[in-house]
Amino acid sequence: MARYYPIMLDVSAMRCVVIGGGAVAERKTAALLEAGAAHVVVIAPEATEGLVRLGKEGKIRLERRRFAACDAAALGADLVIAASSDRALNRIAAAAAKRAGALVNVVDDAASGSFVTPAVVRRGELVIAVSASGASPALSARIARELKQRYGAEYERSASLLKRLRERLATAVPDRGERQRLLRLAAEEAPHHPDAELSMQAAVDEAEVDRAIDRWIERLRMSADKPSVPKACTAGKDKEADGRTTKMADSGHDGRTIVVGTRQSALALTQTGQVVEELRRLSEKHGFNYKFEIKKS
Ligand SMILES: C[C@@]1(CC(=O)O)c2cc3[nH]c(cc4nc(cc5[nH]c(cc(n2)[C@H]1CCC(=O)O)[C@@](C)(CC(=O)O)[C@@H]5CCC(=O)O)C(CC(=O)O)=C4CCC(=O)O)c(CCC(=O)O)c3CC(=O)O
Ligand SMILES: NC(=O)C1=CN([C@@H]2O[C@H](COP(=O)(O)OP(=O)(O)OC[C@H]3O[C@@H](n4cnc5c(N)ncnc54)[C@H](O)[C@@H]3O)[C@@H](O)[C@H]2O)C=CC1
Repeated sequence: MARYYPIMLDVSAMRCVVIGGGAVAERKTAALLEAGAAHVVVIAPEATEGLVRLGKEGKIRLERRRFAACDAAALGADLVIAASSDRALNRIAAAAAKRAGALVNVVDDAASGSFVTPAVVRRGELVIAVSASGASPALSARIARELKQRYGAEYERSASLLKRLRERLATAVPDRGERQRLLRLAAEEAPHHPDAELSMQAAVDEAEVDRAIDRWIERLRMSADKPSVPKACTAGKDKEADGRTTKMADSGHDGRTIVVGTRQSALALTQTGQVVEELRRLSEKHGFNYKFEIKKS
């Protein structure tokens, strides 16, 4: 079994040919379209309803015919998926397409091709791919299903927020080392980016989004530089410059309150005190300065 080198392929401009029109061909075709492939030809005498629909919608070109060994259609392709039920044909087609320089996937004999298709979880620009190198496709599928639960739809937003932050940092912070430190810190927060999330939801124009990103950068810098110094301790110094920090300095916290509920027994109260102390320590370490409130039942 091959040791595979994983890559992310831009198929948008590639000429893709899928041989076969069954359930497997349909799944591989759908994955190509999902990845933005704009030139997909499917060749098969029989095709699933799904493929016929894609043909009618103009998303693929469906050629209802048998694929002949060394078919010219595959020889001009950049990427070929041999997904017919004819094992011998798949191998011959793969060999010819490989010689002609195409990337080739063979669904019933991975070794005849040059790549295998992993199980995939898409969250916008975040793409998680799982492969067991052909050892157990069912295991790849199971792990992808688990990752789908772990990394929910909120990660799509995380990826796009981090992209914006990264673009902004490229000009705002010339030092590469510092930029990397801030980006790693920001990625740790995913999928919760407190400042960025809140400000951007309310933002009405691009300039406002940029200001939200700048506030985020400011907070990341503070956490990176002085992990043990909470924001409010320094906020008084730049009262003029930033209305938001002034508010923090005045109220002694950054406007957010964490409410901790507890019963009133001596043990519960002692433990609640310990939890609050730990939360306070951690939040200060990461540059937040929350107010804590204990609610007794
Ligand atoms: C080598 C590879 C070549 C390639 O296709 O690229 C290949 C080959 C074969 N698959 C077979 C069987 C099954 N394939 C699936 C499912 C998927 N197969 C996929 C990929 C791959 N399959 C490549 C390696 C992937 C890796 O690296 O891990 C997935 C991940 C991606 C996709 O296809 O989109 C997709 C899951 C999508 C999802 O749900 O997320 C299931 C599960 C099911 O159907 O529920 C079964 C039945 C259970 C089982 O066998 O495990 C057979 C025997 C056929 C027969 O018996 O006739 C072969 C041929 C052989 O093993 O030689
Ligand atoms: N890699 C994978 O994930 C999996 C691979 N397989 C393998 O994939 C193959 C296809 O599976 P299914 O789609 O379920 O089969 P299927 O029987 O539903 O479809 C086969 C397709 O191949 C076409 N075909 C046959 N001869 C052809 C030719 N000369 N030219 C063009 N098309 C031709 C048929 O018209 C049909 O559309 C099987 O060999 C199976 O062992 C099966 C399950 C998963």
